Amino acid sequence: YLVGLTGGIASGKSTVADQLRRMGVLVIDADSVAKSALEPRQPAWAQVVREFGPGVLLPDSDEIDRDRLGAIVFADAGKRAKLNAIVHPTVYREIAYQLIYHFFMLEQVVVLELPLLFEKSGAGMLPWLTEVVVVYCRPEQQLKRLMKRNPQLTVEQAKQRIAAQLPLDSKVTKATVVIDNQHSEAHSRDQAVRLYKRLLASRAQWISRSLFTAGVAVLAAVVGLPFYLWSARLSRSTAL
Ligand SMILES: CC(C)(COP(=O)(O)OP(=O)(O)OC[C@H]1O[C@@H](n2cnc3c(N)ncnc32)[C@H](O)[C@@H]1O)[C@@H](O)C(=O)NCCC(=O)NCCS
Ligand SMILES: Nc1ncnc2c1ncn2[C@@H]1O[C@H](COP(=O)(O)OP(=O)(O)OP(=O)(O)O)[C@@H](O)[C@H]1O
Repeated sequence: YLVGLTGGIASGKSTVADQLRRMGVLVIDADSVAKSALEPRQPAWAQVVREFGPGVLLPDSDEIDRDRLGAIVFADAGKRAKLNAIVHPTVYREIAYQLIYHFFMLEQVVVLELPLLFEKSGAGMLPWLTEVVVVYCRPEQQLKRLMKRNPQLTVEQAKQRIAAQLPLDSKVTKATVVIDNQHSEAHSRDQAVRLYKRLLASRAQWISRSLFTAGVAVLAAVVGLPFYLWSARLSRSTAL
């Protein structure tokens, strides 16, 4: 079971992801994968420094100045496309490796927290998802929460970050589950608990279907094998 968890910037994806993690759900976070890809001397890091110049590094450090790079790319769609073209292939390859690993480890529910699930770069994941969860809050709340979490942003910059994604209202229309995060975090946690129960129920159904299929296969073998041996002997004796 692969569940996509998305929303708009600062709509509350990570808050809900943490609530699910605390219930024991395995969550892969695309933002963290993207962060690792930009660690010093990673191939994507080297490409970013080449593309945007050493001015995107923190003073006296090899670390990327994320605020500075963010200010550049969220103000300019062309530059953002260049950063995406560098980082996204690595991110989606790493996510694919992690998903394959968890598939072979027989992990039955994996949540993929992916901000850009409905945008061009993430849409390739959609056919693989059993559920698409969108975390929603109103646009004015989104702006307020974003500015509170990232106080270094001006209103203009915060609006640019929001505008870099599809509007949250349009994402909601494509969801199979909406988590309404307009109220308290506790209110959202209740919905996360309901989602968790829904996923467990689906998992139980998946397990019972597998057991049923295995049972039918064993029964077919038990009934079919003697019949096959009997008919094989019969055809041999007829040939003689
Ligand atoms: C520009 C960067 C350095 C800014 O870093 P910063 O620490 O300020 O933000 P952070 O990475 O925590 O992202 C916060 C949120 O911004 C939004 N966001 C990030 N990158 C993008 C993007 N390319 N396009 C639209 N929205 C984006 C997402 O909602 C994300 O959850 C960073 O966001 C980045 O490397 N972005 C490119 C990789 C990417 O697309 N990541 C998103 C998931 S694949
Ligand atoms: N129900 C809520 N009430 C008040 N504040 C909230 C609520 N839910 C989340 N927040 C706050 O809003 C901010 C954004 O939340 P969060 O980081 O979960 O969003 P996100 O969708 O993961 O953002 P991003 O796209 O930037 O990764 C955080 O500071 C968080 O503490």
